[in-house]
Amino acid sequence: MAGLGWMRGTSGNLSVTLGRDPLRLAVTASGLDKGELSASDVVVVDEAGAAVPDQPNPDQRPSAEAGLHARIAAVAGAGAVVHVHMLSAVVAGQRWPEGVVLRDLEMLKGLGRRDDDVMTVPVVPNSQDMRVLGDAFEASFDAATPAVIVARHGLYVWGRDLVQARHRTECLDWLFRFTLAANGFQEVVA
Ligand SMILES: CSC[C@@H](O)[C@@H](O)C(=O)COP(=O)(O)O
Ligand SMILES: [Zn+2]
Repeated sequence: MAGLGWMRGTSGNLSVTLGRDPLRLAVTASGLDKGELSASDVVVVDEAGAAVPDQPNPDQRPSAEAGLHARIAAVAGAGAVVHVHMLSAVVAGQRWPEGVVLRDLEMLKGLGRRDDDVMTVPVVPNSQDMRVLGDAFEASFDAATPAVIVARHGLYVWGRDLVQARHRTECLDWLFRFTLAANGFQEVVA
């Protein structure tokens, strides 16, 4: 995903759900180049996204967005969450702030939909407060839509595991790019 330009600079973050009772996630450490992660660049967090005691690497801080990962894991039952700064998602969210409508495309099957379905990816306002962002996500949540766009920021996608979350992220990029191009925003897909 870094190689596709979706994690430029130190942007983006990833998590895997380790347990649900109590909720525990392995989340990427903050401020790192996500294209150069090693096995020690992971922090275990609780349901609020706070690091739990006795970390293997106590110098690492969890992702600034760990609280939203935990909220998505709790509400959506996600096994893994991917956050990327994907240009097509952010431009689509800017163009359609009420939600990005994806319809009648074979690639929708990559998100567990039928090719003739209509899927609206919600757009929520950006916030630096993960509780505010989490509340906005939860208000927009639809169990059949495993993604949310954070306006002028990026995209969150989830799945049963990281591979499914990545596949869904790849399909969404194609769907956003197609939808933008079909509506005259050719430059985004150039
Ligand atoms: C280019 S900085 C972007 C960050 O502010 C944030 O949005 C992000 O995606 C990465 O934060 P991180 O704390 O490294 O997980
Ligand atoms: Zn981000």
